[in-house]
Amino acid sequence: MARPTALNPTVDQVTARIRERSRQRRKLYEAHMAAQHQQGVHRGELSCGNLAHGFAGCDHAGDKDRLKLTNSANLAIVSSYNDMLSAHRPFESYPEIIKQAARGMGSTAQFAGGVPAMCDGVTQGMPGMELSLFSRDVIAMATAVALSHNMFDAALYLGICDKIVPGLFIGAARFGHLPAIFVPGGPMPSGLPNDEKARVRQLYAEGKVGREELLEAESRSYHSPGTCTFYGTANSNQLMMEMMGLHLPGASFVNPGTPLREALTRYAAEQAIRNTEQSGNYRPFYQQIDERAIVNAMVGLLASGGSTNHTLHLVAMAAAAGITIDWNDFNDLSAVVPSLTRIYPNGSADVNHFQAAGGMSLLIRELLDAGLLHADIPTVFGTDLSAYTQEPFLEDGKLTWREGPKESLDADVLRPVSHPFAPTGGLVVLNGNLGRGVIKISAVKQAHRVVEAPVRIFDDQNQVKAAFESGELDRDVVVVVRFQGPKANGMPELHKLTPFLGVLQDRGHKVALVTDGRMSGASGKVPAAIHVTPEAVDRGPLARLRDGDVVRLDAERGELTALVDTVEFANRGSIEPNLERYHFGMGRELFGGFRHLAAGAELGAGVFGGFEEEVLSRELEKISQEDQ
Ligand SMILES: O=C(O)[C@H](O)[C@@H](O)[C@H](O)[C@H](O)COP(=O)(O)O
Ligand code: SF4
Repeated sequence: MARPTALNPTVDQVTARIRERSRQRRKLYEAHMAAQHQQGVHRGELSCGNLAHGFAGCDHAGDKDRLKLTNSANLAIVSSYNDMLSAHRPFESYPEIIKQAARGMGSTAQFAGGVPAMCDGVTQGMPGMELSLFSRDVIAMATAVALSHNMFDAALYLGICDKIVPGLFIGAARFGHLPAIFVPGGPMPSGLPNDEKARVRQLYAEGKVGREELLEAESRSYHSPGTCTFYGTANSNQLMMEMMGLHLPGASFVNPGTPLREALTRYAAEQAIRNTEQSGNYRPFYQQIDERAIVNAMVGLLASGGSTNHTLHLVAMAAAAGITIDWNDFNDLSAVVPSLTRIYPNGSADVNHFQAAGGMSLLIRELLDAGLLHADIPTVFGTDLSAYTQEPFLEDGKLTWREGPKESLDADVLRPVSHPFAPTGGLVVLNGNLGRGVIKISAVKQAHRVVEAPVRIFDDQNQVKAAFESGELDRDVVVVVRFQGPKANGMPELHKLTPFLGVLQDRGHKVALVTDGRMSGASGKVPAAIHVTPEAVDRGPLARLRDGDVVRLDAERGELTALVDTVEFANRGSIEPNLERYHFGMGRELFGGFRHLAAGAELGAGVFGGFEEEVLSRELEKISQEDQ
């Protein structure tokens, strides 16, 4: 792992190289968005028939009259509400709040469309999890379907969890001519502490407690509407949106069902209208989000020990906005961005504790003051990011903002740059003869960051439980679960393995996981080399491993190595298992096209390709011919 030395590129240098690397595709992206803006909102161009359809369903007389006008703004609501995700449950009431707020501004809002949302907690360890990663791109497509009515002057995106915000972001980027505000719902109040929940799970894995006790602990941990309180992918999404200026300041972690939360939702609708062209302060997504915002999101993720899933999602999100980032960017930023928070699984606190300790306003203040964030980015708030050292509050029932705390209220949860938990960030990129992968070190104790042991190979995560229960894994072991990449079976999270591997670690064994699959943002203490690419089904080196080979995972040096004779390893054939069991049932037969199209992990594992890449190659071809 790169160390914070003078040799490491600074945040500005990484930003500059991303800008240079992206120059051509970003230019094309901006041209595409400007052209979409020129075509204008259909409301002005729709033939009467189209327009009539566009508001036929509108049962509010005033709205119908305003929709005929193009000088009043019409907001699109794109929502991921459903009853399956506790985090998205609060969104049920938001559209009406937004519509009323729009009317109050002499404008309108229409529910443009819903997007699907999967709860990874419900599908964890089940076949449904194999649709999870692909659901990100389904959500992006569903966002496009909603906005393709082209009746809108701005859009509000209602989403929180894992693949939902990334999918909405990709959709928003492709409709980048529209001003966008992301509207969060906030975390549920704290319940059973996350580390106590994890302890009961390990007891259950060892057969020391029964299902009743396990369900009691889980139900006390996840107990009401709102986002789960661990710092997984969902809460990493919130932090990143705020770091990019796509949330209102301090909107991320205000609890649902509170007057402040409702006031923030209302204000988001009003602010979206203020950001439209009609308001004279046109602030479209594509002029707001460039490499600086993307780097801000990376810095925030690294400083907070955020979800490893974003080494996939952020790559796909950036690509949708014409920006190319890679894992070396994460690795170099991680070398110069200190770890400033300890939120489960990186500690025992949860996001409510983080909020109470100073929350986003203090984290952003610390990173801005240290020159680790780009302050000069346009935000949905109408300011640059420096305004995000403020926090929202109600004064006589009216929403306003004030400067947040300048000192942490709990140094066990949130610290200043001058006294970080660690001098580097929470992620490390791994290289070696098994390919490239990532590991979240912020959740792994120092003593467990280097593991060298014989491998025990599985082609299916459910085989690990049986091996654990037979006692076969009760030793130093590197558990390899392969054929879990996007082309194999949709790249599921293998978080269900955590209790078993955690028990082995607690028994004093050296244990690690190596997989071309994913882990949850909530996965923690066991060192896991994940997203290994090229994936096994693509004849990646994992397919040439054999039981008993010794593998060394060294998170300190950023290495993942099979200690096998080079020539022998190169001459081995690749295992080619029958993966059909993954391709039918629970709708997986509908995603064969996605498995076929999926890019590699370091390219974001998406199915859309490089967006402008195709046009870019033709353009570059034309340029080179003209030069000849
Ligand atoms: O990336 C993530 O953060 C996870 O996908 C998370 O959203 C998922 O729901 C976890 O599985 C929940 O954690 P538990 O399974 O430990 O409850
Ligand atoms: S954080 Fe995970 S478990 Fe909680 S609601 Fe979101 S997807 Fe479901």
